[in-house]
Amino acid sequence: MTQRAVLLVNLGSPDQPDAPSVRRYLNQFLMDPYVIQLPWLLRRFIVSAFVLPTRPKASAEAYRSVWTDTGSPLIVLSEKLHKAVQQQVDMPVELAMRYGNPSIEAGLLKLARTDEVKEVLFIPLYPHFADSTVTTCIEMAKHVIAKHKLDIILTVKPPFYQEEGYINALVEQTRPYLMEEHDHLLFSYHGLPESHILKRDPSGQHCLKQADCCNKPHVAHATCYRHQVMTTTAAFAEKAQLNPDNYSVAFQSRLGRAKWLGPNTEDRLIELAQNGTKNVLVMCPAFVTDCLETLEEIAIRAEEVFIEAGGRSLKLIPCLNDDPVWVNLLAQWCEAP
Ligand SMILES: C=CC1=C(C)c2cc3[nH]c(cc4nc(cc5[nH]c(cc1n2)c(C)c5CCC(=O)O)C(CCC(=O)O)=C4C)c(C)c3C=C
Ligand SMILES: [Fe+2]
Ligand SMILES: [Fe+2]
Repeated sequence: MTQRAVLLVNLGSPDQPDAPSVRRYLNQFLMDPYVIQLPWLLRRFIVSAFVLPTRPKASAEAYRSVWTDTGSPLIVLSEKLHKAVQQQVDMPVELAMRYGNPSIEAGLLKLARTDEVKEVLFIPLYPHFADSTVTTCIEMAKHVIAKHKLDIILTVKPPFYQEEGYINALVEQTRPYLMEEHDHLLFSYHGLPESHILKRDPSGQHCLKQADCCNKPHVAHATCYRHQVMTTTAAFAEKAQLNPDNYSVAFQSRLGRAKWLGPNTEDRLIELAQNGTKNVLVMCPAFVTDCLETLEEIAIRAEEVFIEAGGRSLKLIPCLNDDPVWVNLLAQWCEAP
């Protein structure tokens, strides 16, 4: 007698690492009003005039450099995670992507067609809140439920950036790498335009108004990506007993001309190399599965930048992927009352 089912949701990838597939994917991704937060006409113009003519070819090449025999790393690793969680729990678990395949619509329809399912626990696989990741996939799920008049209750797992179990999983998974010789640990989080954070500050007076805003308790932190990544970093540093001089935070994957959160990961790596740091470890806790942004942007491109600036080695610490401690935590969430 199944009452609850679970939908794990990640970002998604192109179907193939070629320019036409990447163009379709980027068009769906960047025309999402939660990602490029501009009026439709302006968004359409920017995406069509500045992104789609050149980026698909370059991005397809980047995807090809990390593509596996069974597909995009993000999809393959999410499927492995899905399978591992399904083996631990006695309820249906499906996997969906916000962009590309398998879609949220397909996942919800599959679960809702199982007669006994009354509730879908919707787990966005993002530790930190952002409209461009969390809100957009929840809104898509609500849209699908309304469109098909599905008779299910949607329960959403909130961002888990400071949950003890999540920090514990990160520390356990990272520990063997931290024991290797290194001079610095860089936390590289996916970046966000500052405007996305300012727009969500209900007071309009707190976020990004002073350098240490993220350390002062405030109602805005419920939706402040910067506060949430700083909290993950501080909790990780405390649990892993990091020396404050040996780690720092930066933001990667900047796109376009708007002002994004800083410092930028590549700039920070150059600064570290120029200050004499030789061996750097990089971890990317905004992602729960490895993907283009970790395997290509950090492990290939950022490594080149670091070495060119005088560094000796850059090692990427893998994301949680299907780590057993993380799988157990997800299974606990599935079964929580
Ligand atoms: C305005 C643009 C973007 C925002 C805002 C943004 C936020 C954001 N993205 C992730 C996670 C991922 N992004 C990935 C790829 C990617 N991101 C953008 C743009 C924005 N992201 C683009 C154009 C791309 C495509 C790749 C490229 O052409 O360079 C990925 C990897 C996907 C994969 O297939 O591997 C992830 C994961 C987060 C967590 C986030 C906000 C916090
Ligand atoms: Fe992104
Ligand atoms: Fe803040």
